[in-house]
Amino acid sequence: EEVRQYLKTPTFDNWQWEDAEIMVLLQVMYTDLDFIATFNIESDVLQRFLFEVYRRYNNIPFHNFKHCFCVTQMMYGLIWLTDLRSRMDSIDLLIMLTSAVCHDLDHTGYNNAYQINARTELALRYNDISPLENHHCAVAFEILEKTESNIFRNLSMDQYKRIREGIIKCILATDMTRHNDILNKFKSLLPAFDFTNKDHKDVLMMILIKVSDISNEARPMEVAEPWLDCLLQEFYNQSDVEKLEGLPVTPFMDRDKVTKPSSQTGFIRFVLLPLFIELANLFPCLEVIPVNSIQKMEKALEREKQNRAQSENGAKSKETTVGTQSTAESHAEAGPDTSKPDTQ
Ligand SMILES: Nc1nc2c(ncn2[C@@H]2O[C@@H]3COP(=O)(O)O[C@H]3[C@H]2O)c(=O)[nH]1
Ligand SMILES: [Zn+2]
Repeated sequence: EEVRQYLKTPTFDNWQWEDAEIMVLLQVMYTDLDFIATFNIESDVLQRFLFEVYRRYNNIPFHNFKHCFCVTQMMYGLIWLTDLRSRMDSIDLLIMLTSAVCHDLDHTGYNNAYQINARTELALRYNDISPLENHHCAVAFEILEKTESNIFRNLSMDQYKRIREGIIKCILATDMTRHNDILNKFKSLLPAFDFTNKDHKDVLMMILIKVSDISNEARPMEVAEPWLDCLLQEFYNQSDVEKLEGLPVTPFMDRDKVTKPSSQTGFIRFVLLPLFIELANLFPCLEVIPVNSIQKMEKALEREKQNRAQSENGAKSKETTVGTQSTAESHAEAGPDTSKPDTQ
């Protein structure tokens, strides 16, 4: 019972749990949101589904099954924290939770820029248009196509159609090249946000999965820190391969340019905080926990950065600043960069 309550909070620590336990925690989320009862999901089908999901996350530093869990758990926490159950249909909540579960399926550890530059199978298949996100989503529906792992198998055709449309929208929204577009759309709706308007709800659902996806830094420091190491490990690995293969090197992944604090402060300031702040405009209760802890984290990182800059020579600290800027811009795709896919 204690864990059940703790699971509803954004301070939950994923590092304490084995994958088998995480699978049980995911089942608890489906149960406690009443999805099992409302949508008549059989427990063996849910288990099969989660096992297939588990199998199709790769053993890579960051975009692995534990990341899937963290994103899902943050989504779950946000649903409780903002009392979303009183404002949205349970089918919308089912879409959001399941999208989070599936949102990085079969991620290979190399981002879209790499897929496109290296002309991988995925880039060819999806014509350079969000190759990864399209793939994550396609794998999700591959799993759901099998009766034994189709948690939606007892729903009507219409309900299934609505869920499929919703999941596709949510997963495709996690492509960071669309970050500014989605955030601006949300901002424009905020003054007259209407929970009964489907278009408004769609944008909110996209924002919620995006927030959950990049929310590591909204967690307590001891939970967030190791995630940053995992992310940088994956980034460095990609840039090493890019160098080896003679491909353009993604600047915010270059181990010669990026350090832990430089990567983080830019990301928090220009990507994470603005997103959280807009969401907190709609749900003022969010100001208390996540926004505060992000600000705390940012201050700590800023201090660390300054310490480093002081102890290193001037040239090195200049390099760090460059890293900060490029991180924020690349992640948020802030500039009018038309070379990046920006569709759907
Ligand atoms: N620097 C930094 N980038 C992050 C962090 N969390 C998520 N991201 C980036 O945001 C992206 C979200 O989509 P992806 O999972 O493709 O890849 C993720 C990372 O590139 C973080 O804590 N720090
Ligand atoms: Zn993700």
